[in-house]
Amino acid sequence: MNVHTNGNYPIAPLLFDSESEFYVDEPIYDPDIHLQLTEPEFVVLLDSFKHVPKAPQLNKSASPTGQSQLAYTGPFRVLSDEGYRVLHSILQREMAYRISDVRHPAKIRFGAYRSKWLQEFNRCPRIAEHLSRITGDVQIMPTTLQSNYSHTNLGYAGFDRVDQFHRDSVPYVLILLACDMTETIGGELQLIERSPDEAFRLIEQYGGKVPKEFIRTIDYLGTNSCVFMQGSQIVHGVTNVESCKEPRITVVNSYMPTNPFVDDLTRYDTFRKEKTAPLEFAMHKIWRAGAQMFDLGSGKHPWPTPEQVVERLNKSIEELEHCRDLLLEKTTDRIGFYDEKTKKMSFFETAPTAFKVEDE
Ligand SMILES: O=C(O)CCC(=O)C(=O)O
Ligand SMILES: [Fe+2]
Repeated sequence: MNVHTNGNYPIAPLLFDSESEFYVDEPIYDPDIHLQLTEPEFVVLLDSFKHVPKAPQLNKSASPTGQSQLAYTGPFRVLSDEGYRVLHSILQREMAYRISDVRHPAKIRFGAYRSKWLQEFNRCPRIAEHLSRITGDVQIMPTTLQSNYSHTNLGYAGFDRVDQFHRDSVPYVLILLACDMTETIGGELQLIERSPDEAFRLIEQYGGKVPKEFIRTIDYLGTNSCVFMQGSQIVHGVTNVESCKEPRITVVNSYMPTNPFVDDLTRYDTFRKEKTAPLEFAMHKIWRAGAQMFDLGSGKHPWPTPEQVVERLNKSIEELEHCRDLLLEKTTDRIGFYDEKTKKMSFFETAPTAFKVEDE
């Protein structure tokens, strides 16, 4: 029985939170007006971190486990000037919702519980198509974790690292630079072009101060430019802002493969202290198990043996059992991050707290 990718299975529905204020005074998301999709000038492949003008266009994932060949892209654009203007005005409003946690001194999450525009921007099929073409081998769709829609990192001068060294808890991310960094010192997005194990070994060996020769600094083209990366496969972090004219702001939209049979790289542990996590993560696993069963139930594979049918059924059952055990904390999928203050790997043990304005 061939494994089918599943572009047809519907995306999980949007969630609404009665405790969140939902703002209705926003422009309506219009991809004809708000998008201006351009191509990156180069992409970097996971295979030896080779730079190529374009990822080879393959008809299936380059990796047997279903991950893409793509490590990260050069800078390109997703939003038009008008789209950026709308995003920027939403972000101004969202500043009232800044929070902090052990990994980030300042960030904004849950924006898509307050904004229709952010919902549509994250779920826009034109963007997902564009990014899928850039990978050359994997079809992607928005993450099921709505709290991750347009996760926003904020970097203020004099604070700790904007983000500690980590691997992402979602498979793919689109990162958009939503500020002017021309007069900023620091706040660099740094990747370690090594396997994740090797990268964390280097980070521990050097206490977080990894020598330049191992680091690749991502050069955003400027305000409103983006990079797309398989952040689950590459260890990366953002240095502290030493000085700046305006805070560093990056908006991160998350994606996952449409193929529900690919190894699942979406993590529960990172989000488990947030009130949205149990339902969002269950919806994620329900989506995967559902899409897997939909494939078997589609009638496209005559005639599997009983063992083949049971193998497929077991895959969906295991997916749900794993979800149950994660939610009950009988097991964990934690990956953690390197905390430069304590000089060791650290995990999310507490919920985020409100950002203290006097810290700014
Ligand atoms: O802010 C950036 O440049 C990268 C952020 C990041 O790695 C993340 O939010 O996971
Ligand atoms: Fe990241």
